[in-house]
Amino acid sequence: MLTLDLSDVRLEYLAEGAANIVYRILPPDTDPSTAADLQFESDDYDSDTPLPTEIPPSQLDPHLNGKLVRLRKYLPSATPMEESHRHFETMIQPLFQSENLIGSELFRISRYLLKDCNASLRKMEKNGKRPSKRHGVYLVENEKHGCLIMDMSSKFGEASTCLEFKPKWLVQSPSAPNGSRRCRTCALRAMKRENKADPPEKSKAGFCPLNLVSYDKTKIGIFLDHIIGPSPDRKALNLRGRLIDFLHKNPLLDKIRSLQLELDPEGVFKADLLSPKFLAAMTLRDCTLFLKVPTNGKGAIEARLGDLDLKTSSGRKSEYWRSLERQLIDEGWYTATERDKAAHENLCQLS
Ligand SMILES: O=P(O)(O)O[C@@H]1[C@@H](OP(=O)(O)O)[C@H](OP(=O)(O)O)[C@H](O)[C@H](OP(=O)(O)O)[C@H]1OP(=O)(O)O
Ligand SMILES: Nc1ncnc2c1ncn2[C@@H]1O[C@H](COP(=O)(O)OP(=O)(O)OP(=O)(O)O)[C@@H](O)[C@H]1O
Repeated sequence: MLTLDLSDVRLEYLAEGAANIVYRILPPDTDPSTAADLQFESDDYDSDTPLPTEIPPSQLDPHLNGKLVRLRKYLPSATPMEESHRHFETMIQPLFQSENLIGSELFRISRYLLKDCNASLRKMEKNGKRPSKRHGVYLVENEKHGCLIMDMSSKFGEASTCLEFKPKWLVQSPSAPNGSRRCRTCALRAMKRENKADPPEKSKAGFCPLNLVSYDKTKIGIFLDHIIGPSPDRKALNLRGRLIDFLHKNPLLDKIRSLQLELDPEGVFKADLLSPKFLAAMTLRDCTLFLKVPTNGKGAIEARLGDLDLKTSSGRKSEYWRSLERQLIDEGWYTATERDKAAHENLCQLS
């Protein structure tokens, strides 16, 4: 296992999901006292001596280049990083080609660094820099490990665009009723939207994952418009066109769809919710696809899956999955009969 010395780097918050926080790795700050102590004055320089502001920051260990740090939050359903990583290596990695996965390495992390990150999160909450829906949940301070993951974000000056989305349920839930007019993802979204108090949120349309695996370029285009928005200029149109061609031909999404079906053919009421197969299906229903598209119009698009975390039945997850499915069925969200009259809005590819 990698023993990373993170005492000599800074972590900069990049983004977070429900269960993890992702950080950029920066070189250590140049000590401001050094410049002050030396009392540099520009007149003292000859033309070959760089000014302090022009001195490049100290370099990162080459092993950290192009990597991010991913750390686990404290949640009842979250598993220790080491266990989650072992599950990734044994259950998930063998299912895909390595070029389609976000590489991930485990490293030992100090409690001191975790405490430091938590203090920064609290500060970010005060100054409005942390999304409000994530407030109040922090990193597990007695976690022994973090993960070093491949950075898929576009960096300044890099000629590529990065997109990410969760493909979610690429095949209908096996326990959805006959005559369903919404897939599992669209049914859950319709239900969540109805329960939201905020009107703008209500009007937000979402994507139907079945469009993504429809082999129909027009439907893939509809899907993409939800992810990248309408294409206002030629450059964006070109990107849209390239992505449609790529997604239309790419076998990765088809692979995820087949695995979701194969690993959970019976659905939450009949499956053994503790079985590794069912839990792997739930992992594949919640992973993220990252796409890196070179903006020069040439070069291959990179497609990698991330957030392939071990799902467990702890933290009352089994109850959550079953009761959610029961609610989607009983309240008519699958059949679009949730109101007195059949709803004709927010339907999906199924209807
Ligand atoms: O229940 P779903 O399908 O809404 O998925 C949950 C996700 O919601 P989403 O619809 O993707 O916005 C949810 O994502 P967000 O909180 O919306 O970022 C989590 O990924 C959750 O998994 P976990 O509790 O972190 O293990 C996900 O829960 P699981 O069902 O995968 O356990
Ligand atoms: N390899 C990566 N490269 C670039 N950005 C990343 C990478 N992995 C994660 N991110 C960013 O960090 C965010 C949160 O990461 P991640 O999906 O791992 O969190 P999570 O808590 O596991 O998500 P979920 O809410 O699905 O449980 C992502 O949505 C993405 O914006």
